[in-house]
Amino acid sequence: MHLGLGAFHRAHQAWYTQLANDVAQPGEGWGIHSFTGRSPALADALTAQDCRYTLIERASEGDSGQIIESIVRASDGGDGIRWCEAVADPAVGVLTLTVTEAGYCRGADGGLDWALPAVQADLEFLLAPSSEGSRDAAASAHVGADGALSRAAQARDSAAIEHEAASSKRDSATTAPGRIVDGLRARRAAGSGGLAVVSCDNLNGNGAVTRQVVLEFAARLDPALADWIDATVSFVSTMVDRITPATTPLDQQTAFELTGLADAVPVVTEPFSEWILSGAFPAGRPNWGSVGARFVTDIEPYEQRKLWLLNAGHSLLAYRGLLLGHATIAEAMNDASCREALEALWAEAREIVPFDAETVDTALAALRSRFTNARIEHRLEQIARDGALKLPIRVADVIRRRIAAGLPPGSAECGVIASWALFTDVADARSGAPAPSVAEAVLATIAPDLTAHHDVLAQVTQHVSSWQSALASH
Ligand SMILES: NC(=O)c1ccc[n+]([C@@H]2O[C@H](COP(=O)([O-])OP(=O)(O)OC[C@H]3O[C@@H](n4cnc5c(N)ncnc54)[C@H](O)[C@@H]3O)[C@@H](O)[C@H]2O)c1
Ligand SMILES: O=P(O)(O)OC[C@@H](O)[C@@H](O)[C@H](O)[C@H](O)CO
Repeated sequence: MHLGLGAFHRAHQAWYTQLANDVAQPGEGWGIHSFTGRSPALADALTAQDCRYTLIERASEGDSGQIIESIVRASDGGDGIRWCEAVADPAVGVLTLTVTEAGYCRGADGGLDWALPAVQADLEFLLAPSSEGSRDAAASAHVGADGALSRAAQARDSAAIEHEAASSKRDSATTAPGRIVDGLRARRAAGSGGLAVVSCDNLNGNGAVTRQVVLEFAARLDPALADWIDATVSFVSTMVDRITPATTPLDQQTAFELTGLADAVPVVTEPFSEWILSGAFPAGRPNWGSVGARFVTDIEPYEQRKLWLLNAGHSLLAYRGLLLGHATIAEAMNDASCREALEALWAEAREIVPFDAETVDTALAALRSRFTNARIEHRLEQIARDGALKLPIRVADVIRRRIAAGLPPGSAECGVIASWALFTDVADARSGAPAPSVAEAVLATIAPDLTAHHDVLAQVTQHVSSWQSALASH
């Protein structure tokens, strides 16, 4: 199963599963039941074409197309009954996630943010007796195979609909932690045993993060459920990499030219891909290792390499590039000032990236070529979203590590924080508010612990001031 059916899931996890199926023995392949996160639109569009879609691999030299068939069912994540039936199905061994950084609903301390209204609303919804009743019925109906759907529908017609009418008409939890806990409650009731929850979002320690928010949510709902999850469910950490921009209408035409099949929802991605995983799979998994995925004991160095070189580089190009009037990564890479700032950022990051010089050189050479692939139109606006959640991981962590290693904080890293302040207009930065107070305000948002660090504050102030002068003279 998957939660967060979008472009990346289809270019990465579904593609690896397709490749693994292609080399599996007959009868040993896996199918994915994929759920959207927020809107049913993509599930509907995929269902209308039997869940098959075209993956367009876009190299700088040209495109190639492949039909992907590993997604066998696509559903609306807002269909709580279907969701719980699926999680409770003993045939399901893996639940992958791509729900974005914001989807984990974390607060400043890294744990679940109970101040978020959606988290509170999910708890209230799942505490309602009718919600549990309907989901247990759905789960046992599923295990009983014959007539499963009609029994689930009956349960929904009675308990769940009664609850909906009485409350907010919702049919499911809406947050990822709420949905996962809802599904696991049904799985426990069905006696289906453990499974692996596999986060594929750009967070470090994404397995541990998922585990924490899920257990915190479950403990408030039902401490015995939290104990069961803790003992039974595994939370796998992954480093995922494949640049996958949002698809444009022109890509439909390209898909048709490549395959001869009409596809309303193709996906475009780069040729490069990487998947590193760490953790247990109590209920089995596709043989992703046979097609290039790697399983390691310690994933942290791989996450750091990717987040501090690729993702931090993307954020630098996004904010600097947008402030300078660029629209895509490749356009920003054509701007000498962006290139120079990027190389400075990489020079700072490589001093603490835990790999030997040759490995880092290879990674950086690949990134230069990947970022300059002008045929991949990766919009800076897409990358710029949710900076307050991304920069602490991609940039502030590097500054902290550098300081801990006795190095200066890193001017280029501080420059990314300053450009984000101008981009989002923290503390009226663009109206010319004093640079030191803008620097204090942006650090208080991104990395409160660094506000007291004199060198960091000075560097961010200096960058804010230069941006203010540059933008004023335009
Ligand atoms: N696109 C890439 O290049 C790439 C590469 C590596 C990792 N990722 C990870 O995958 C995530 C999704 O990227 P994408 O390109 O598939 O985006 P997308 O917009 O195509 O799909 C995002 C999916 O996540 C769901 N979603 C969004 N916000 C959510 C929330 N708050 N709670 C639950 N679900 C939510 C959406 O409904 C959708 O199903 C990224 O945020 C990142 O963490 C993306
Ligand atoms: O997906 P996000 O929003 O976390 O970050 C935007 C990009 O930096 C990211 O999607 C990269 O393209 C990706 O991480 C490459 O593997």
